[in-house]
Amino acid sequence: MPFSTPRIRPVSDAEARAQGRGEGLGLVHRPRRNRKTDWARRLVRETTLTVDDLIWPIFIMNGKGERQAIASMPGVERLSVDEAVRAAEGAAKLKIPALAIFPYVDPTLRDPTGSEALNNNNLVCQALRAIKAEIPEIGLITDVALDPFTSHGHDGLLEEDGRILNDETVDILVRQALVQAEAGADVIAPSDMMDGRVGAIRAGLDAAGFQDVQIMSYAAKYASAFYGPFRDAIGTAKTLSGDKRTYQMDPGNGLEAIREAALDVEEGADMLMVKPGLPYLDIVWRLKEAFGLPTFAYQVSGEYAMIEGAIRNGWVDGDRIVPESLLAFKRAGADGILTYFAPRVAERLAAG
Ligand SMILES: NCc1[nH]cc(CCC(=O)O)c1CC(=O)O
Ligand SMILES: [Mg+2]
Repeated sequence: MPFSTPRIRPVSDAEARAQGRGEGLGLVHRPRRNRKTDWARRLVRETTLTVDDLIWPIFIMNGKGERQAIASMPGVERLSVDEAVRAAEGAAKLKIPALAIFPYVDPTLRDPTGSEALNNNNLVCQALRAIKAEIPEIGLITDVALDPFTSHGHDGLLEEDGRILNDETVDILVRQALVQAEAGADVIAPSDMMDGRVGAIRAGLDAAGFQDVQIMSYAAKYASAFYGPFRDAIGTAKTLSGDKRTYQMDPGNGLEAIREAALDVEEGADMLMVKPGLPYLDIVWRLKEAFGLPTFAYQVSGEYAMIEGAIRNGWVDGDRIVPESLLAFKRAGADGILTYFAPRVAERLAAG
């Protein structure tokens, strides 16, 4: 990925005429030449999107043969574990490299400390085992954070005064990561934004013999309104008390993203992630440039809802806008994108 281009010396009209370069503007440089035909455009294209760039986030739920629509994410459904296995099979056929799994936890199982996160037979673990058993070739990424499991919808332990406890939460997150690794997770993706969790999880995984389990750190995760539909999907929209601004990043900050990522790299992150996606492409670029680590971006639920809503209204051309939105991530230096459009795009890419 080149990050600089040589400067082009402009040739003046007078110079060009003096060189006998024809009439009119006498231009030496005509960038349009490289765009004149489809073959020329393909030949000079700097970035491409392939199926290898896609990670598909899926929502899972209890039951059998169940698929449940999510109102704010038209076209996305919660899937019972058996349906998730079929979805994984379809994704593997399309050569999508990996899935990211998010649970809709039965509200009766949620409590203030998110204890269900540590149940080694919870929904996430059931899905991991079922998919691993039938579709071993697809990568499985699991989210480490307590929000699907807590009655208050926060990613960590909530004090009465509204504080989210850091170190106490990290202890639980390490155990959550171990539960997931034991059930077959290939990649642990901490999305909680507690300080020090990457190092603690790495140490915990290594001590338990999971040296080969990767960590994809949500290194720069912003306190964003673009997560709204996701909170509908996992059922925390109504229960979330307050907001997540004391742990997720302030949307005004860019340098802080580099500091956050530097800590995660030092603590042992194998891959970095930026979230949300399109509104934060500057951050993707800066992290890729600063660390050169595999860098991912999450085209989050609100971005999906905006694009899909406009497609469904006939306001934009879905066949073109979706791949264009994903190509933009690649151009910004991303190695891959978590996107709800993954299967749709993979199908189109396969069709050629
Ligand atoms: N830790 C939870 C988590 N993991 C991924 C998302 C958002 C994904 C999306 O919006 O698609 C969130 C939401 C949040 O932090 O509230
Ligand atoms: Mg951090």
